Amino acid sequence: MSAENQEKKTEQQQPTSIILLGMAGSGKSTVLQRLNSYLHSKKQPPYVINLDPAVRELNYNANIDIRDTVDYSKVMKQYNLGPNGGIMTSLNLFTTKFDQVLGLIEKRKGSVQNILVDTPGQIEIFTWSASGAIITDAIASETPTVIGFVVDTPRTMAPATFMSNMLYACSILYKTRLPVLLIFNKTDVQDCSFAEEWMTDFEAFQAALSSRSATSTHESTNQSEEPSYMNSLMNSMSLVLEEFYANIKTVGISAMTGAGMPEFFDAVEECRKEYYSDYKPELDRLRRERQEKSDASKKDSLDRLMKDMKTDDDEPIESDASEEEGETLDAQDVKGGGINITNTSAQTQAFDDGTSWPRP
Ligand SMILES: Nc1nc2c(ncn2[C@@H]2O[C@H](COP(=O)(O)OP(=O)(O)OP(=O)(O)O)[C@@H](O)[C@H]2O)c(=O)[nH]1
Repeated sequence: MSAENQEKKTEQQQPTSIILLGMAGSGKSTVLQRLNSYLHSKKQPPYVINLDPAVRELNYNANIDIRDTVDYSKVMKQYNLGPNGGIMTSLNLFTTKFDQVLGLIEKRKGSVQNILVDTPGQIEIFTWSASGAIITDAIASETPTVIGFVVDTPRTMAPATFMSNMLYACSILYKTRLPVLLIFNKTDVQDCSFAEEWMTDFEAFQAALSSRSATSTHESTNQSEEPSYMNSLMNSMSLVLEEFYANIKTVGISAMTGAGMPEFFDAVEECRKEYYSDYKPELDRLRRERQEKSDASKKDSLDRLMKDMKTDDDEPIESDASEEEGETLDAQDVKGGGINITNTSAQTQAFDDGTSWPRP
C-alpha cells in the first residue's frame, strides 16, 4: 500500500471529537445527551467526556468525568474561590493529568467513531483560559476535532443576542483554528430559518433590525424607541461578519425531540473533511514551527554552555562529580533543573492524584 493510501486509511479510522460550547443554558448537556442516545440507537456508542466540574447531575453516562478527579467544592473552599474561580482552578488541576485522558482516547481509537466533550456552562472559562486552550489543542492534535457551538434559537431572535452569538462563534473560530459548526438548538420552540436567512441575506437582517428593538425577540410597533446607534453598529457588524457567515456551517436541531440528528452528523462529516483539508496542515505547520524554535533554542543554550565551559576551564571535562560518587540523576531532576515540584496540601486533598480513570 502506498504511503498516501496508508495515510488515508489511518485518517478514516480516527474518531471525530465534537467539543460542545455555547452560552449558559443554550442546551449543551441536553444536546450531548441526545447525540449520545442517537449514536447508541445506531449501535455506534460514543466516548463521552464531561469537563464541567460544577454540574450537579449528568443526564448521560460519561466515560471520563472531571468530577471523579477534582472535587469542585473542596477546591473552592481550600483556595477561597468563588464559583468561576473554582471551575477555572478545577480545570487547571485536571489539565495537569490530561495526558492520561489522551492515553485513554488513544486506546479507544479503533472502537469508537465519535468522542463527545461537554464543557462548563460559563463559556468564557473554557474558551479564554489556558487550560481550555491546552485541552482543545491536545484533543485536536490527537483526533479530527469539530467545535459544536450551541445556540439557543428562540433567544437569538433578538438581533443583539443573535449578533453576540455570532461574534462569540467567530472569536472561537479564530482562537481555536478548528472547524466550527453552529448548532441552532431548540427548533421545537422556534425554527432556525430566520437566523439562516439573516446570515445569508444582509437586507433581511436590516429589515429585522428596523422592525424590532435590538434586544427584543418580537417585532415592535413603536420603532421610535430604537436607539439608532445600536442599529447602525449591528448593520456594520453584520457586514464585517459576511466572510465568516459564508464559510460557517449551520444545522438546526432539537435536543428535546431529537429532530435534525442525521443532518447534524452530515454537517459534522463536512467539518471533519475541512479539518483535514484546511486546519490540519495549518496545525502541523504551527507545530513544526514550534518544534524548530524549541530545537534552535536548545542548540543555542548548548552552544553557549560549551563555550562557557571552554573559557572557564580549557581542560576537557572527563567526569561528573555525581558520577564519581556513584549517584544517578533521575528524570525529575533533569526536567525540573534540580527543583522539586511538590503538590500543595490543598492540591493533594482536592485533586485525587491516585485516581485510576473510571469507566474507561
Ligand atoms: N424546548 C427545548 N428545550 C431545551 C432543548 N435543549 C435544552 N433545552 C432546555 O434548556 C435548558 C438548558 O439546558 P442544558 O442542557 O442544561 O443547557 P447547558 O447549556 O448545558 O446549561 P449550562 O451547562 O448550565 O450552561 C434546560 O431546561 C433544557 O431542558 C430543546 O431542544 N428544546
